[in-house]
Amino acid sequence: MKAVIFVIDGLGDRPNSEGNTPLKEAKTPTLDRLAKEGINGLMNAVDIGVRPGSDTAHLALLGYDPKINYTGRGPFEASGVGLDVKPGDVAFRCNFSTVDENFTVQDRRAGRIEDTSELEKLIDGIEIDGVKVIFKESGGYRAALMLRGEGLSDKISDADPKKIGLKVKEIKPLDGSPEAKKTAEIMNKLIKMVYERLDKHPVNVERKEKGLFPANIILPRGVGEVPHIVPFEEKYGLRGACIAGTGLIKGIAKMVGLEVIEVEGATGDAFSNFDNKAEALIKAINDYDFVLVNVKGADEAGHDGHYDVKKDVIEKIDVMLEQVFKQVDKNEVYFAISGDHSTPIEEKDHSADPLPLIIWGKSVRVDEVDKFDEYTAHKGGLCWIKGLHIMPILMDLMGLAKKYGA
Ligand SMILES: O=C(O)[C@H](O)COP(=O)(O)O
Repeated sequence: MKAVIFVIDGLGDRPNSEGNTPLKEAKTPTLDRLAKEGINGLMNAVDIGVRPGSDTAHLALLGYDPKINYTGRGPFEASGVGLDVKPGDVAFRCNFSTVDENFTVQDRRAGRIEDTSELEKLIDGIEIDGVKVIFKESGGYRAALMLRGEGLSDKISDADPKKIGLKVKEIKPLDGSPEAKKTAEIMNKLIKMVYERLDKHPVNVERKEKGLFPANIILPRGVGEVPHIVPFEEKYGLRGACIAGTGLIKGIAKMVGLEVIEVEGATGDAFSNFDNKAEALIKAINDYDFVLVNVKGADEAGHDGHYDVKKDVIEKIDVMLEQVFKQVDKNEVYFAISGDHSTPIEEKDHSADPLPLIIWGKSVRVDEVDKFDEYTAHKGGLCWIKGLHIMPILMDLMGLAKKYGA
């Protein structure tokens, strides 16, 4: 038997004034059919009441307790864009963002700029106090940054204030070590230097002329050193693969030892090529024992507060699943279908609202749920579980769980 964890990023929501959510309103005949044929429940990836990042959530969904395995988002982002993260490197997730001359944030995503390849060149390779800056753009406004050199520390704070209208935060050492002091100083110098270079770059001059937000600063966050993670195959005895559009998820996959399958047109936004992803998934189910799939667009729509876009993306994902399930044999594969966290339209950020979860496959105890949404799932046989339970449930269904006791 094989297994797939299918993650609709940012899936869940809170009711609008009419009591609806994008998922509740979306037409999802395939997801509803799978709910009807499967066992259902509610799920919080990390824990009840915990508002997870996609990083900690995906680790938990793969059965890695983030309390043990998570050292920060940075190393996953860096690995996801193909940087070779080595022990001692200190890595960050960065947003290309827009600030005014007082460093007050005007837009955290620089108007969702699409191409930052020219801007990347101005940052990659900078050296400050003998420490090398390695910088690579990721999808859209996203990027990964690594510091490589002697005497660095990840015990420092973030620069990203996480809200527009606030000033870029000064990075501070979080302990009394000389390493943390040095790393914080380097990062503060770097951020100023980057602003000087980016603000007057022709790409940004042109953006300003067109009335678009210039990408004139980077906002580092999620600092961390490389984590020590037991490889997925060693942990479960399964050869696994990952299909995802975004650097973060690819990075998590690489760090746990899942093979990343590159899919043409998989951009991680609402315009991603869902057909290609469906085909890649069908092939991956044949080639591997386990597949992690992340489809990102609903989360982006949630962050932007776009209700209809989120609903549309969910409908597109339903069509994608219809294509996949034409070729899935119930006797061969189990599916766990859910999200990683809710991204409510009203919050424009992640929340701890639980997600609907379906587990579908040959031997599940089918319950009476016949609709996939935030309101119906609790009537199912799984009740309310955590992300860390999903892999053990799948392993048991596949007949691969070790007996606990004699
Ligand atoms: O899309 C992402 O990378 C994150 O989930 C959201 O990050 P942001 O708030 O920095 O856009």
